[in-house]
Amino acid sequence: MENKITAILLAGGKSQRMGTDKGLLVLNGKTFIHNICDALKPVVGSNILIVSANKEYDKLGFSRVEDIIENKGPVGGLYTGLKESKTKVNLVVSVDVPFVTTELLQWLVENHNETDMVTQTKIGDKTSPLIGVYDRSMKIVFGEQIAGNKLKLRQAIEDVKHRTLEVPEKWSSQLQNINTQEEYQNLTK
Ligand SMILES: Nc1nc2c(ncn2[C@@H]2O[C@H](COP(=O)(O)OP(=O)(O)OP(=O)(O)O)[C@@H](O)[C@H]2O)c(=O)[nH]1
Repeated sequence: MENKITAILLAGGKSQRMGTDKGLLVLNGKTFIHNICDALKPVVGSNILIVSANKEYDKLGFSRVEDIIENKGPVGGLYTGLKESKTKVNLVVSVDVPFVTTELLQWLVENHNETDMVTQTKIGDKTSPLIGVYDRSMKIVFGEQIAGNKLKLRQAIEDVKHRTLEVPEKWSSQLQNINTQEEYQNLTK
């Protein structure tokens, strides 16, 4: 499996709500990005591609690439990651979900059907397109979106053959996003 999947870890963006780079926040003695890389390793080995301009992330020892086109949000990060990827199947994770586990990521990959362009997750009515599996050919769709300055990821997924997986209740807290100082302070209390 190792050589067949690339993990694309989205770690760029403005982080306006948090005010600092979310990947470098610390939880249980490890940065968010370190926690997520540890969860990814049993699934993809060392084939982790971090999409970010932050050189601090090089210390983790994985590949890092900067957005080809800046300031396009997650669609821009996905476009760069998929352009850089050498595999058809790509496991995408955002850097703001520090509780994600190998178990959930493995389940997600196993439930991806290679005839689908995207498999995303959801809990109740809320979809989480940034915890998903993307076919490399989605780079074409995202390239067109960027060219047209239409940056709505959820809409792009609706327009292609996709699958939405309901995350089992026992794992629902793993999709918790940490986006603000208040959310972060609550974790460390
Ligand atoms: N590479 C890359 N990643 C991005 C970009 N924008 C957002 N992300 C990542 O996508 C995920 C979701 O990002 P958001 O929370 O929507 O945006 P953000 O910039 O992190 O934060 P806000 O400015 O507070 O909205 C996070 O993991 C970000 O690191 C971008 O332009 N490039």
